[in-house]
Amino acid sequence: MSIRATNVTKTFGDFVALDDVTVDLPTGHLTALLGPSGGGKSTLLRIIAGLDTADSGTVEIEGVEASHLPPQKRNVGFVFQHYAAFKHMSVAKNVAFGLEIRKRKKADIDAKVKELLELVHLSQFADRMPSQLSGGQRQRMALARALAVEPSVLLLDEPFGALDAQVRKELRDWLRRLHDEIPVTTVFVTHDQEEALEVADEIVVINHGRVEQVGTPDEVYHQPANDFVMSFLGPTTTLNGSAVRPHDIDVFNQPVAGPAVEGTLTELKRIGFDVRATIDTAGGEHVTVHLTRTHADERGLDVGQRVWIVTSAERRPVAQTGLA
Ligand SMILES: Nc1ncnc2c1ncn2[C@@H]1O[C@H](COP(=O)(O)OP(=O)(O)OP(=O)(O)O)[C@@H](O)[C@H]1O
Repeated sequence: MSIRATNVTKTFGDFVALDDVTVDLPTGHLTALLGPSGGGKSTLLRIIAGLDTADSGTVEIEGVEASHLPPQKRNVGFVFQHYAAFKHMSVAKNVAFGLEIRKRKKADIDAKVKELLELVHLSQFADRMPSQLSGGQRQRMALARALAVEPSVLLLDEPFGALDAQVRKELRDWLRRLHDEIPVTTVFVTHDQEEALEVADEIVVINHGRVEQVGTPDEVYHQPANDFVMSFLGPTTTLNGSAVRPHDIDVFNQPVAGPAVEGTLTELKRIGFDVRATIDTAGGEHVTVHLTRTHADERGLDVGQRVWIVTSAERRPVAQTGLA
């Protein structure tokens, strides 16, 4: 295991920011720390980085007990939301900085900077000043600078948080590809579910200073450990008193075999290719169902109809028509 935080507790006055947190973040993976604002994600990242100290508990990095090491001895690279570039230095000089203070040979530095700028697709901007870059380009420069000293761990705190949605999405895809190319153990903080689900190999869901679940995107989405994870990771609706994903429910306009719930289709909204149906059940629940347009058309749904709904797990063939 590359990064292991064990029984980490951190308080600010009376406030418990991290409450006995234990996580193992595997070598070579891209791990997201995901959770609502104020949950403790950044505090955990800062403790791993050595920018903050835990009240109790330990941090191990690559098998080395790091709890008392200063940040520069932990062999970690960081990138923050608002990256502080050296404004008076060119992009290439910014990337070279960490190598220069380590007194590497000029030829080695030049070769490394060239390689990194290619990797982050900024070769043509090597001589520009940071102020002449877009926000997304600046964050890529920040990543190149963090990678220059070949850290064993890369820590990213909402690295794309300050960028607009489109650039964010591009950088997210780019980070995934970059990580596939050079699989440095990477931990990034995000409060954006979609970002975590799309980019990460593994997700640590953190809320109120506690780890709610650790798992692959599929696991946390499809097998949430509790109601909090279920509702934080995606849309939910209540059926028979339990939370379910709206796209895990099917709707039929005639009775079906098995444990179906009968109700009335009260609303049918078409949003692009998605169809959102609302069904009022006899038990008084308002169940939301998400279907694709094709699926909804196949089912022949209309507002006002009697319908029968089942969750995917219980889905049975329709009694009369044999539709699955
Ligand atoms: N230096 C500090 N002094 C006092 N309270 C702090 C300090 N740093 C963090 N906190 C508190 O600890 C809690 C956790 O903060 P943290 O930044 O770790 O949350 P987060 O999950 O990263 O949220 P966000 O996404 O908003 O950054 C918050 O309630 C915050 O106000």
